[in-house]
Amino acid sequence: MKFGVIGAGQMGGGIAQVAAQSGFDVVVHDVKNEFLSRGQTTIEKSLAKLHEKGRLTETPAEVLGRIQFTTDLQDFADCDLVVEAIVENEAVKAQLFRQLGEIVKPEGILASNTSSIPITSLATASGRPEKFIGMHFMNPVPLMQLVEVIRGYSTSDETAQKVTEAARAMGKTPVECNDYPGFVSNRILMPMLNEAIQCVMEGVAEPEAIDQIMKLGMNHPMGPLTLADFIGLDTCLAIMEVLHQGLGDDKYRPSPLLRKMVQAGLLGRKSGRGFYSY
Ligand SMILES: CC(=O)CC(=O)SCCNC(=O)CCNC(=O)[C@H](O)C(C)(C)COP(=O)(O)OP(=O)(O)OC[C@H]1O[C@@H](n2cnc3c(N)ncnc32)[C@H](O)[C@@H]1OP(=O)(O)O
Ligand SMILES: NC(=O)C1=CN([C@@H]2O[C@H](COP(=O)(O)OP(=O)(O)OC[C@H]3O[C@@H](n4cnc5c(N)ncnc54)[C@H](OP(=O)(O)O)[C@@H]3O)[C@@H](O)[C@H]2O)C=CC1
Repeated sequence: MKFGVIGAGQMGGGIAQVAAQSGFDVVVHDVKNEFLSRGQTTIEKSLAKLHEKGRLTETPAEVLGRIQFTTDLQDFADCDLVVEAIVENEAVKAQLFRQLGEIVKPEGILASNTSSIPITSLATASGRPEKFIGMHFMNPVPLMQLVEVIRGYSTSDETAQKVTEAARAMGKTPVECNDYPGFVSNRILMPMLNEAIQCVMEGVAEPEAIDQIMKLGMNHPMGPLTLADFIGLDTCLAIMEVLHQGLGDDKYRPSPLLRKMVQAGLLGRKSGRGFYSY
């Protein structure tokens, strides 16, 4: 199986790593070499950590040896499965899928790791809707069990089956759901994070207290503000916009504080500052 990943950010890097750990030959694309090197460094650190803990059967070098880094989309022509993990923006993703639909061999499957954007509309842009699907990994990919599998309107049974098999081969547990804004994971998770941000804005409690209450009181592994910083506040805002627009209900309105922080460039862990400093 030749496995393609577009985007070498936190999700793309993680997906590429786990695919390579499973023995697939992987090609990863990003728009600039500096983003590819950043992605490679993150993968190297994660592999070293897993190796240290005895959770890797091979050496990190052997796993890395199966990953090719490229800025040329033509390198995806012979991929059997390509997973896109670029910015959470429908127009940008649709444009990429128009290109991939032309480049990747006709029998290749195209998948999006989108958190919320309609799979059916990205499938239309790709020009091969039967061979298109949502393959939604969770962050951090090397540690999280779930892959949410989202069928678009025209996704074929064969495509769903192949992607489910690929997820299992990667050691993940695939769970299927239908194509509604935010699917299941972010329809439920993101309003909770948005509400935590609203609590900060209204002065209900300090961020540390909100996180502690949810960790100690609900046994969540991370508090909601730590998790929002971890996901990326820009991504959280993009998801809330999709929920608000797609479901047409003001209960999904993004918190004005979330919007303001993104405008200020406070994106969480990836920019060095969000609700906390890193
Ligand atoms: C937005 C979307 O569309 C969908 C999403 O993904 S939403 C986000 C979903 N993810 C979550 O909700 C994550 C919630 N957090 C957790 O489950 C846990 O905090 C966690 C699994 C991330 C970490 O586990 P933890 O028990 O808190 O332990 P922690 O000590 O932080 O980390 C465990 C170990 O894994 C290591 N680790 C963390 N990330 C790693 C990675 N990417 N690769 C390898 N090792 C990693 C840590 O370094 C740590 O190692 P040590 O034990 O040597 O210190
Ligand atoms: N963060 C999370 O917890 C999760 C995110 N997701 C989804 O995964 C996707 C990626 O998110 P995440 O990894 O966090 O984001 P990041 O910002 O970490 O990474 C996105 C990467 O894609 C690159 N990119 C942007 N535009 C393009 C383009 N036109 N062509 C190729 N590459 C491009 C970015 O480059 P640049 O640096 O220039 O922007 C960056 O390297 C999003 O759809 C998100 O919703 C899904 C599950 C969890």
